[in-house]
Amino acid sequence: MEAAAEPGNLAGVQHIILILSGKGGVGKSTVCTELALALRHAGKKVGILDVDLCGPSIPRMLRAQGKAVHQCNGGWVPVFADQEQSISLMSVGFLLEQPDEAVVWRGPKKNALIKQFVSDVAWGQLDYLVVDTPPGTSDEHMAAVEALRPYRPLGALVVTTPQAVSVGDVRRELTFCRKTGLRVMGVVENMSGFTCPHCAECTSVFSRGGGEELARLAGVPFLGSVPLDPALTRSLEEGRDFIQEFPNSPAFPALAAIAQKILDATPAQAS
Ligand SMILES: Nc1ncnc2c1ncn2[C@@H]1O[C@H](COP(=O)(O)OP(=O)(O)OP(=O)(O)O)[C@@H](O)[C@H]1O
Repeated sequence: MEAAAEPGNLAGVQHIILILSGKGGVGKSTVCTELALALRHAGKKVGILDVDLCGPSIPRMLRAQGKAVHQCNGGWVPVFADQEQSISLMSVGFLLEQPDEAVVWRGPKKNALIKQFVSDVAWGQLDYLVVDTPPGTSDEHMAAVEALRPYRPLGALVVTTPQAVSVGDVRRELTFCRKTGLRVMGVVENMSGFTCPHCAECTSVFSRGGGEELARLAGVPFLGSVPLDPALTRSLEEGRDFIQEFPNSPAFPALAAIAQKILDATPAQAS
Protein backbone atom coordinates (compact mmCIF):
# COMPACT_ATOMS: atom_id res chain seq x y z
CA MET A 1 0.00 0.00 0.00
CA GLU A 2 1.87 3.00 -1.31
CA ALA A 3 0.96 6.56 -0.36
CA ALA A 4 -1.64 8.17 -2.54
CA ALA A 5 -0.78 11.78 -1.84
CA GLU A 6 -0.36 14.95 -3.81
CA PRO A 7 3.14 15.10 -5.24
CA GLY A 8 5.49 17.83 -4.15
CA ASN A 9 3.34 18.73 -1.18
CA LEU A 10 4.54 19.41 2.36
CA ALA A 11 1.54 21.55 3.24
CA GLY A 12 -0.17 18.67 5.07
CA VAL A 13 2.75 18.19 7.45
CA GLN A 14 2.10 19.69 10.89
CA HIS A 15 5.55 19.60 12.44
CA ILE A 16 8.98 19.25 10.85
CA ILE A 17 11.85 18.29 13.14
CA LEU A 18 15.44 18.09 11.93
CA ILE A 19 17.75 15.73 13.77
CA LEU A 20 21.26 17.20 13.85
CA SER A 21 24.60 16.15 15.27
CA GLY A 22 28.04 17.69 15.31
CA LYS A 23 29.72 14.34 14.76
CA GLY A 24 29.00 11.15 12.90
CA GLY A 25 28.28 7.96 14.78
CA VAL A 26 26.70 9.57 17.84
CA GLY A 27 23.37 7.88 17.18
CA LYS A 28 21.51 10.55 15.20
CA SER A 29 19.81 8.05 12.89
CA THR A 30 19.03 5.79 15.86
CA VAL A 31 17.40 8.63 17.78
CA CYS A 32 15.56 9.71 14.62
CA THR A 33 14.19 6.21 14.03
CA GLU A 34 13.23 5.53 17.63
CA LEU A 35 11.55 8.89 18.12
CA ALA A 36 9.59 8.37 14.93
CA LEU A 37 8.48 4.97 16.22
CA ALA A 38 7.64 6.40 19.66
CA LEU A 39 5.53 9.17 18.10
CA ARG A 40 3.78 6.61 15.94
CA HIS A 41 3.06 4.50 19.04
CA ALA A 42 1.54 7.62 20.57
CA GLY A 43 -0.98 7.55 17.74
CA LYS A 44 0.63 10.12 15.46
CA LYS A 45 1.06 9.94 11.70
CA VAL A 46 4.78 10.06 11.11
CA GLY A 47 7.13 10.34 8.17
CA ILE A 48 10.91 10.14 8.01
CA LEU A 49 12.90 12.06 5.44
CA ASP A 50 16.48 10.82 5.28
CA VAL A 51 18.81 13.30 3.61
CA ASP A 52 21.98 11.89 5.16
CA LEU A 53 24.06 11.72 2.00
CA CYS A 54 27.08 10.58 4.03
CA GLY A 55 25.42 7.42 5.27
CA PRO A 56 21.69 7.04 4.75
CA SER A 57 21.04 4.33 7.33
CA ILE A 58 17.29 4.68 8.00
CA PRO A 59 16.27 2.22 5.25
CA ARG A 60 18.51 -0.40 6.86
CA MET A 61 17.22 0.38 10.36
CA LEU A 62 13.62 0.02 9.19
CA ARG A 63 14.37 -2.95 6.94
CA ALA A 64 13.37 -0.98 3.86
CA GLN A 65 16.55 -1.30 1.79
CA GLY A 66 16.05 -1.92 -1.86
CA LYS A 67 12.40 -0.81 -1.83
CA ALA A 68 11.44 0.50 -5.22
CA VAL A 69 10.67 4.20 -5.11
CA HIS A 70 8.91 5.96 -7.91
CA GLN A 71 7.77 9.37 -8.98
CA CYS A 72 4.20 10.38 -9.64
CA ASN A 73 3.48 13.66 -11.44
CA GLY A 74 7.11 14.60 -10.90
CA GLY A 75 7.05 14.05 -7.09
CA TRP A 76 8.63 11.22 -5.12
CA VAL A 77 6.18 8.86 -3.44
CA PRO A 78 7.34 7.71 0.01
CA VAL A 79 7.34 4.02 0.88
CA PHE A 80 5.82 2.54 3.99
CA ALA A 81 8.50 1.26 6.32
CA ASP A 82 8.65 -0.38 9.79
CA GLN A 83 6.89 -3.52 10.91
CA GLU A 84 3.40 -2.09 10.93
CA GLN A 85 3.93 -0.37 7.61
CA SER A 86 2.72 2.86 9.11
CA ILE A 87 5.73 5.16 8.86
CA SER A 88 6.22 6.89 5.53
CA LEU A 89 9.85 6.99 4.50
CA MET A 90 11.80 8.68 1.76
CA SER A 91 15.56 8.37 1.80
CA VAL A 92 18.34 9.59 -0.46
CA GLY A 93 19.63 6.08 0.17
CA PHE A 94 17.01 4.71 -2.21
CA LEU A 95 18.45 6.89 -4.95
CA LEU A 96 22.09 6.28 -4.06
CA GLU A 97 21.50 2.55 -4.42
CA GLN A 98 21.20 3.24 -8.14
CA PRO A 99 24.77 3.65 -9.47
CA ASP A 100 23.93 6.31 -12.09
CA GLU A 101 22.08 8.42 -9.55
CA ALA A 102 24.90 8.09 -7.03
CA VAL A 103 27.35 9.71 -9.43
CA VAL A 104 25.06 12.69 -10.01
CA TRP A 105 24.33 13.14 -6.29
CA ARG A 106 27.99 13.32 -5.46
CA GLY A 107 28.63 15.93 -8.19
CA PRO A 108 28.43 19.73 -8.22
CA LYS A 109 24.64 19.79 -8.61
CA LYS A 110 24.23 18.07 -5.26
CA ASN A 111 22.67 20.97 -3.37
CA ALA A 112 20.18 21.74 -6.11
CA LEU A 113 19.24 18.05 -6.13
CA ILE A 114 18.72 18.05 -2.37
CA LYS A 115 16.42 21.06 -2.60
CA GLN A 116 14.41 19.48 -5.36
CA PHE A 117 14.26 16.11 -3.62
CA VAL A 118 13.20 17.60 -0.28
CA SER A 119 10.37 19.66 -1.71
CA ASP A 120 9.21 16.99 -4.14
CA VAL A 121 8.18 14.22 -1.75
CA ALA A 122 4.43 13.66 -1.59
CA TRP A 123 3.83 13.23 2.14
CA GLY A 124 0.10 13.82 2.36
CA GLN A 125 -1.19 14.43 5.90
CA LEU A 126 1.40 13.90 8.65
CA ASP A 127 1.58 14.99 12.27
CA TYR A 128 5.38 14.78 12.26
CA LEU A 129 8.06 14.69 9.62
CA VAL A 130 11.37 13.75 11.25
CA VAL A 131 14.39 14.58 9.10
CA ASP A 132 17.68 12.73 9.42
CA THR A 133 20.60 14.85 8.22
CA PRO A 134 24.32 14.28 7.60
CA PRO A 135 26.65 14.93 10.56
CA GLY A 136 28.02 18.43 11.04
CA THR A 137 26.84 21.55 9.26
CA SER A 138 27.28 22.02 5.55
CA ASP A 139 25.78 23.40 2.37
CA GLU A 140 23.71 20.24 2.26
CA HIS A 141 22.05 21.19 5.53
CA MET A 142 21.37 24.66 4.19
CA ALA A 143 19.86 23.20 1.04
CA ALA A 144 17.51 21.01 3.09
CA VAL A 145 16.57 23.86 5.45
CA GLU A 146 15.85 26.24 2.57
CA ALA A 147 13.65 23.67 0.86
CA LEU A 148 11.68 22.83 4.01
CA ARG A 149 11.34 26.27 5.59
CA PRO A 150 8.62 27.65 3.32
CA TYR A 151 6.20 25.06 4.70
CA ARG A 152 6.54 25.24 8.47
CA PRO A 153 8.76 26.73 11.18
CA LEU A 154 11.45 24.10 11.64
CA GLY A 155 12.37 22.51 14.94
CA ALA A 156 15.79 21.01 15.54
CA LEU A 157 16.89 18.35 17.94
CA VAL A 158 20.65 18.08 18.50
CA VAL A 159 22.15 14.70 19.38
CA THR A 160 25.46 14.38 21.19
CA THR A 161 27.35 11.82 23.21
CA PRO A 162 28.87 12.76 26.55
CA GLN A 163 32.41 12.76 25.13
CA ALA A 164 34.19 16.09 25.32
CA VAL A 165 35.01 15.94 21.60
CA SER A 166 31.37 15.42 20.67
CA VAL A 167 29.99 18.00 23.07
CA GLY A 168 32.35 20.62 21.59
CA ASP A 169 30.96 20.06 18.10
CA VAL A 170 27.42 20.63 19.31
CA ARG A 171 28.23 24.30 19.81
CA ARG A 172 28.61 24.63 16.04
CA GLU A 173 25.23 22.96 15.55
CA LEU A 174 23.59 25.40 17.93
CA THR A 175 25.19 28.32 16.09
CA PHE A 176 23.93 26.86 12.80
CA CYS A 177 20.42 26.67 14.27
CA ARG A 178 20.58 30.25 15.48
CA LYS A 179 21.83 31.57 12.15
CA THR A 180 19.31 29.64 10.09
CA GLY A 181 16.35 30.37 12.35
CA LEU A 182 15.79 26.79 13.49
CA ARG A 183 14.03 26.48 16.83
CA VAL A 184 16.20 24.28 19.03
CA MET A 185 13.73 21.92 20.68
CA GLY A 186 16.54 20.49 22.74
CA VAL A 187 19.71 18.49 23.14
CA VAL A 188 19.64 14.70 23.49
CA GLU A 189 22.63 12.99 25.05
CA ASN A 190 22.98 9.52 23.59
CA MET A 191 25.10 6.55 24.73
CA SER A 192 25.33 7.98 28.22
CA GLY A 193 26.41 6.22 31.37
CA PHE A 194 29.23 4.20 29.87
CA THR A 195 32.00 3.30 32.25
CA CYS A 196 34.92 1.40 30.78
CA PRO A 197 35.74 -1.63 32.93
CA HIS A 198 39.40 -1.58 31.85
CA CYS A 199 40.81 1.86 32.59
CA ALA A 200 40.14 4.80 34.81
CA GLU A 201 40.55 7.45 32.08
CA CYS A 202 37.50 6.28 30.19
CA THR A 203 35.27 7.30 33.01
CA SER A 204 36.42 10.88 32.54
CA VAL A 205 36.15 10.79 28.74
CA PHE A 206 32.57 9.54 29.01
CA SER A 207 31.90 11.89 31.88
CA ARG A 208 28.27 12.16 32.79
CA GLY A 209 26.23 15.29 32.36
CA GLY A 210 28.12 16.80 29.39
CA GLY A 211 25.03 17.26 27.28
CA GLU A 212 22.97 18.67 30.11
CA GLU A 213 25.68 21.14 31.01
CA LEU A 214 26.01 22.18 27.39
CA ALA A 215 22.26 22.73 27.07
CA ARG A 216 22.28 24.79 30.25
CA LEU A 217 25.14 26.98 29.02
CA ALA A 218 23.52 27.42 25.61
CA GLY A 219 20.13 28.22 27.15
CA VAL A 220 18.30 25.46 25.26
CA PRO A 221 16.19 22.62 26.71
CA PHE A 222 17.84 19.38 27.68
CA LEU A 223 15.54 16.59 26.53
CA GLY A 224 17.25 13.69 28.23
CA SER A 225 19.97 11.03 28.20
CA VAL A 226 19.60 7.78 26.30
CA PRO A 227 21.83 5.15 27.89
CA LEU A 228 24.19 2.93 25.97
CA ASP A 229 21.92 -0.06 25.47
CA PRO A 230 22.83 -3.20 23.49
CA ALA A 231 19.12 -3.94 23.02
CA LEU A 232 18.83 -0.79 20.94
CA THR A 233 21.58 -1.87 18.56
CA ARG A 234 20.15 -5.37 18.43
CA SER A 235 16.63 -4.23 17.62
CA LEU A 236 17.93 -2.09 14.75
CA GLU A 237 20.26 -4.81 13.45
CA GLU A 238 17.43 -7.33 13.50
CA GLY A 239 14.75 -4.97 12.20
CA ARG A 240 12.68 -5.31 15.38
CA ASP A 241 10.47 -2.67 16.95
CA PHE A 242 12.42 -1.55 20.02
CA ILE A 243 9.49 0.23 21.64
CA GLN A 244 7.24 -2.79 21.38
CA GLU A 245 9.74 -5.58 21.97
CA PHE A 246 12.23 -4.19 24.49
CA PRO A 247 10.11 -2.18 26.94
CA ASN A 248 12.24 -3.29 29.90
CA SER A 249 15.57 -2.25 28.44
CA PRO A 250 17.34 0.83 29.84
CA ALA A 251 16.91 3.05 26.77
CA PHE A 252 13.15 2.58 26.61
CA PRO A 253 12.03 5.00 29.35
CA ALA A 254 14.53 7.58 28.16
CA LEU A 255 13.25 7.53 24.59
CA ALA A 256 9.62 7.50 25.74
CA ALA A 257 10.25 10.55 27.96
CA ILE A 258 11.95 12.44 25.12
CA ALA A 259 9.08 11.61 22.76
CA GLN A 260 6.62 12.90 25.38
CA LYS A 261 8.56 16.17 25.66
CA ILE A 262 8.33 16.56 21.89
CA LEU A 263 4.58 15.91 22.01
CA ASP A 264 4.18 18.48 24.79
CA ALA A 265 6.22 21.07 22.87
CA THR A 266 4.32 20.62 19.61
CA PRO A 267 0.59 21.03 20.16
CA ALA A 268 -1.66 20.07 17.28
CA GLN A 269 -2.24 22.97 14.91
CA ALA A 270 -5.49 23.84 13.22
CA SER A 271 -5.19 22.83 9.58
N1 LIG B 1 22.01 4.35 22.90
C1 LIG B 1 22.65 3.45 22.16
N2 LIG B 1 23.03 2.27 22.71
C2 LIG B 1 23.69 1.34 21.99
N3 LIG B 1 24.03 1.48 20.70
C3 LIG B 1 23.67 2.63 20.09
C4 LIG B 1 22.97 3.66 20.78
N4 LIG B 1 22.76 4.67 19.91
C5 LIG B 1 23.29 4.29 18.73
N5 LIG B 1 23.85 3.07 18.83
C6 LIG B 1 24.57 2.34 17.77
O1 LIG B 1 25.65 3.17 17.33
C7 LIG B 1 25.86 3.02 15.93
C8 LIG B 1 25.80 4.38 15.26
O2 LIG B 1 24.49 4.87 15.37
P1 LIG B 1 23.84 5.75 14.22
O3 LIG B 1 24.02 5.12 12.89
O4 LIG B 1 22.47 6.08 14.67
O5 LIG B 1 24.77 7.05 14.30
P2 LIG B 1 24.70 8.38 13.41
O6 LIG B 1 25.02 9.51 14.31
O7 LIG B 1 23.43 8.47 12.68
O8 LIG B 1 25.87 8.14 12.39
P3 LIG B 1 26.13 8.89 10.97
O9 LIG B 1 25.56 10.27 11.07
O10 LIG B 1 27.62 8.89 10.87
O11 LIG B 1 25.44 8.08 9.93
C9 LIG B 1 24.79 2.04 15.44
O12 LIG B 1 25.36 0.76 15.38
C10 LIG B 1 23.73 2.08 16.53
O13 LIG B 1 23.02 0.86 16.65
